[in-house]
Formats: sequence, structure tokens, C-alpha cells
Amino acid sequence: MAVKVLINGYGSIGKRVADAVAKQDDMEVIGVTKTKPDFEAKLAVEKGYKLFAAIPERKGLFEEKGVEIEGTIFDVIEDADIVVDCAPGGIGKDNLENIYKKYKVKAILQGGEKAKFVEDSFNALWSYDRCYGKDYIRVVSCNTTGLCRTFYAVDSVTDIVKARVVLIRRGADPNDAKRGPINAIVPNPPTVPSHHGPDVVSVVPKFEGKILTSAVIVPTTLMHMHSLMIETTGTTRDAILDAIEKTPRVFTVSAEDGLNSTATIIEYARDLGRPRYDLWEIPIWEESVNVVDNEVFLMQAVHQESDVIPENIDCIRAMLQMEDDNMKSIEKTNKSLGIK
Ligand SMILES: NC(=O)C1=CN([C@@H]2O[C@H](COP(=O)(O)OP(=O)(O)OC[C@H]3O[C@@H](n4cnc5c(N)ncnc54)[C@H](OP(=O)(O)O)[C@@H]3O)[C@@H](O)[C@H]2O)C=CC1
Ligand SMILES: O=C(OP(=O)(O)O)[C@H](O)COP(=O)(O)O
Repeated sequence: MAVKVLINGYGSIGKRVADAVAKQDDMEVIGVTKTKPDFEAKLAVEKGYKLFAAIPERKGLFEEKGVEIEGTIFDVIEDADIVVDCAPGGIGKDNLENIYKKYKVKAILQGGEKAKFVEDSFNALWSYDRCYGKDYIRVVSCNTTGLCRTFYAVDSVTDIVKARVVLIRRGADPNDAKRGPINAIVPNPPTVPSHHGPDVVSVVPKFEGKILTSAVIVPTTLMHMHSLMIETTGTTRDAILDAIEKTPRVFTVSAEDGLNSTATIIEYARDLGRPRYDLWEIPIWEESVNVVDNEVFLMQAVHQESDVIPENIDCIRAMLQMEDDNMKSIEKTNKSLGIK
């Protein structure tokens, strides 16, 4: 029987998680929530999702606008086997304390929440077993997910002694007219190291003290980009390329093929006919992969709106003990979504 999934927060991440859950033969979406009756709420109903008010006092707003609503989150939460919280960063922890724990329902939070509020942090390659059967888990952020996958590939062929990463973060998602910068490069966070190193360690504790990250924000909406420098005990370029080939959800792209920027990578995702031009995999520039004196260099991009989506699906399977082999869950999810 399909497990019942409630999506609390139907925004950039929530709508993608809902569509991915709907594609699984072992899961069903029992509802999605919004706080306001805008176009996303209307489209959710048109797509056939049952819509609920995330905040009970807002229910009247939907009725006033004629947007079909089934009730509030409190009318559906007891039917859920698990809630995937996709509310804006910082709100998930309040929902965890005020709703999910009170109703004793398992919940997944997203990367905008801190590690300390949950039992563990999830990446399908690294921490599936640890999260198996747990109640409250965080799927780490898009950037952290991208780093975890690439470190997995490198770690599969050599030992990582120390890694340094510079993250070039997109200024806003494409639908966001309020954030920036429009014409500046902003150290963000202004302090070094950034939170991404500790976030990777929350998934892979053996990397404690080994990952140092700094980040800037630039005026683009398409993707993030990372420049990785990974000191190892010894490896070769061919071994790293082979490891990338064997690791799920990462792949190489070549500037020679015209995939020489985030712009053409997104065009590639469009040409693949991906929903919302989502690129769930992490593209690594083949030409950037190099090994100098045991240090691995590479550059990769991250489609911030979509790389965490398959992770949420695998996290549901782990928490609800639906599949005990992480690689089998990854394979099932990949197949259902059409991941390379
Ligand atoms: N966008 C990204 O690139 C990524 C985001 N994340 C993380 O995912 C989470 C969600 O981000 P994102 O999808 O971008 O955010 P969005 O702002 O796009 O969507 C948030 C959704 O939550 C709803 N919402 C608002 N308040 C509440 C509430 N109190 N309870 C439940 N739902 C609420 C909003 O509804 P309404 O619009 O009706 O107000 C909206 O549907 C954050 O933790 C973020 O850090 C992780 C990876 C990448
Ligand atoms: O929510 C996200 O970006 P945002 O906090 O810039 O909106 C992405 O998950 C990236 O987050 P991160 O750069 O804190 O890993």
C-alpha cells in the first residue's frame, strides 16, 4: 500500500517534492498546503492536489477568492504517514515543535533549518542507514547536497585529507523579484568559513575538521557554482573521472560540447524536456577535473531548485523503512524521475 505524504509548503521545493512523490508507485500525496490563494494554489488544485491552509486563520482568504480548499493542515495531518515540510527557512523548526511533534507524525525538514533541531541530516549516499526508521530528519541544502555527492565520488577512490571549497551562490531563485544583488558580488556569509562545511559534516561526521568553505552571492538565478580543491592521500585524474561515472546523481559535462556555463547547462536541461528545466544531477566540468600533487581540483554547478528533490524521496523511504538498501531506493527514485 502506498504511504501517505503531506507536503507542508507548496513553493519552489514543495511543488517539486509533490510532483516527485506523485510519480512513485509506493507513495501518494494526500495534500499540499499554502498560506495564500495565489496562482500556485490555483494550479495545485487544477493538478488534482488536495489543498489545505497551512495557517488556519488564513482559510477564509481561500474561500473569499474562490479557491477550492479542503480545510486546514489540522484536518489532514492525522492521515499522514509523513510530512515533508517545505516552508521557508526557519519556519520548519517551529512547525516541528508546534505541529509534527504534537501530532506524533514523522517529518522531513529542508536545508534552511539547522541540524540541531532534528535527529540527523540526510543524504541518500551517506546517511540513509543512519536515518532509517527515524522520526525527524533534515534533507540538507542544495549546496550541501551537491558537495556530499562529489565528496562521495572522491572518497570512493582515495582518502580526503582536507578540502577547500569556494561557493558562488545564485542571488535569487528565478521567481523571486525581491532578492539580489543586481550589480554586486557579496561575500555571504561575510565570515569564513561558511556554514556549508559544518553542514557536510552533519551528514559525514568523519569529515570533521577537514572541510573549509567560503561563499559569495552573484547576480544570477540559474544555478550555484562550486570550485573544489581536495587534498587526498593520492589519486589520478582518470580514477576521479571513473568515480564520478560510477556515482549516482553526478555526471560530467564538457565545455567542448558547448556546456561551458550554467546558461548552456540549463539550456541542456530544457532540451532534455525536464519538468521546470530541473537538473536533479550535479554537473561537473570534465575539463576542470585535475590532480596536482595529490590535490583534486574540479568545478561543478548545482541546480538549487531541484537537486534535493530525489533526496526527499529517498529520505521518505528510509524514515518509513520502505527499502533497507540505499542504492535500491536511489535506483527506484532515479528511474521514476528519469534521472541520468
Ligand atoms: N529554493 C532553493 O533553492 C532551495 C531551498 N531549500 C530550502 O527549502 C525550504 C523551502 O524553500 P523554498 O521552497 O525555496 O521556499 P518558497 O518560499 O518558495 O516556498 C515556501 C512555501 O511555504 C509556504 N509557507 C509559508 N509559511 C508557511 C508556514 N507557516 N507553514 C507551512 N508553509 C508555509 C509558502 O506558502 P505561500 O506562498 O502560500 O505563503 C510557500 O508555498 C527552505 O528551508 C529552503 O532553505 C533547499 C534547497 C534549495
Ligand atoms: O535555500 C537556499 O538558498 P538561500 O538560503 O540562498 O535561499 C539553498 O538551499 C542554498 O542554501 P545554502 O547556500 O545555505 O546551502
